[in-house]
Amino acid sequence: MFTKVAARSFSSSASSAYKVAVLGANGGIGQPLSLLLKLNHKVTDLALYDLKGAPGVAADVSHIPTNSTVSGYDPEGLEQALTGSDIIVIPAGVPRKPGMTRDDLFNTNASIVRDLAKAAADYAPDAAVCVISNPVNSTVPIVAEVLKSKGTYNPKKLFGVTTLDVLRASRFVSEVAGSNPVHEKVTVVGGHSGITIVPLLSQTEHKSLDQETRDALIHRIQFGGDEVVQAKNGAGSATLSMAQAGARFTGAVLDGLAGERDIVEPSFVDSPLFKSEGVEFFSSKVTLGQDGVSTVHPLGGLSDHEESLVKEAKDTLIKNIQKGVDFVKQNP
Ligand SMILES: NC(=O)C1=CN([C@@H]2O[C@H](COP(=O)(O)OP(=O)(O)OC[C@H]3O[C@@H](n4cnc5c(N)ncnc54)[C@H](O)[C@@H]3O)[C@@H](O)[C@H]2O)C=CC1
Ligand SMILES: O=C([O-])CC(=O)C(=O)O
Repeated sequence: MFTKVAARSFSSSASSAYKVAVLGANGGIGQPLSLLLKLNHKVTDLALYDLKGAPGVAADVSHIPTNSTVSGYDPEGLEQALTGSDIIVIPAGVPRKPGMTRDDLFNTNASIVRDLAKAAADYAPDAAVCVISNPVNSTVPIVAEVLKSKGTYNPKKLFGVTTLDVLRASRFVSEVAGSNPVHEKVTVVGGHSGITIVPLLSQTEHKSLDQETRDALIHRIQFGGDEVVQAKNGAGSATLSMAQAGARFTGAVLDGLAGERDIVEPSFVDSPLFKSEGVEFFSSKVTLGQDGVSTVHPLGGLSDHEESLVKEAKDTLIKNIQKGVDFVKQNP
């Protein structure tokens, strides 16, 4: 643990000084994510928590000369890590090995996320919670159920981080189109695993791809995580690209909290879009504001093919979401 200096005093207004806590900060995602958050000037207080090793990560990134203090916490410091947090980012949990699905991580990660959600409710009940730990389609409902049971659930402040699907979509589309990925904006909706990931190519300039190219591209976006898992060959899953995705999404939530306008990112949230069909959470574009989600955007026009992909995604999501809800009911 490190002595903090009064970081907030450096900032001229409260709306540009924020505490962000990273839970799982010593992991493959946690370390580079902490680095990238240290580079975000809105973050004035960075609290890094892990079962072990977070003080070392904190000491390391704390030497970067940006206007924030960094503190590292072992388990006995969880309360201190969380207290006063504006955003809690959760990449704690085990990653996949080749041959596993994200759902295979459920048995291990469900209880990790449940327990961290309990601590979040106790020590930072107003914080926005960004869940990276897989399976996101189930861990987000787990957090929601825990917060509901604690009376602190704010549906506008719970996010499943699906930004990596958006990054991959930009990159993979650009490889097919021979374009600059920086300018490729693809909305990805649904959830964060396999067929629940639905990129809306019909809303891009690439709506006229031949069917074979289109299907291969969609499949690559849906199963991009597998490419990394296989290439790492037992050493885990995406960490560096995920850190970039997590930093971008956390940055967007911060921008919204700070009152910036037109901050829009897709995220897996408590969504009105398909609730009448039993889908409690769904990823679509959301506008981020001072209180978290300010607008959940509808999907917009879909091709017939995308309609069928969304339908399949919804069927799987209903089961994934229910699994998370049941877990908390059975293992409170
Ligand atoms: N949402 C997304 O797009 C993505 C999600 N992931 C998921 O992120 C999670 C983390 O992945 P990696 O960083 O590669 O794994 P990792 O194993 O490298 O790191 C996980 C970290 O969590 C820590 N941890 C475990 N239990 C904890 C607890 N109770 N409290 C605090 N820290 C705890 C571990 O000590 C470790 O440092 C995995 O579940 C993975 O599937 C990975 C890539 C993309
Ligand atoms: O594939 C995994 O297990 C990790 C992940 O969620 C991703 O890379 O999208």
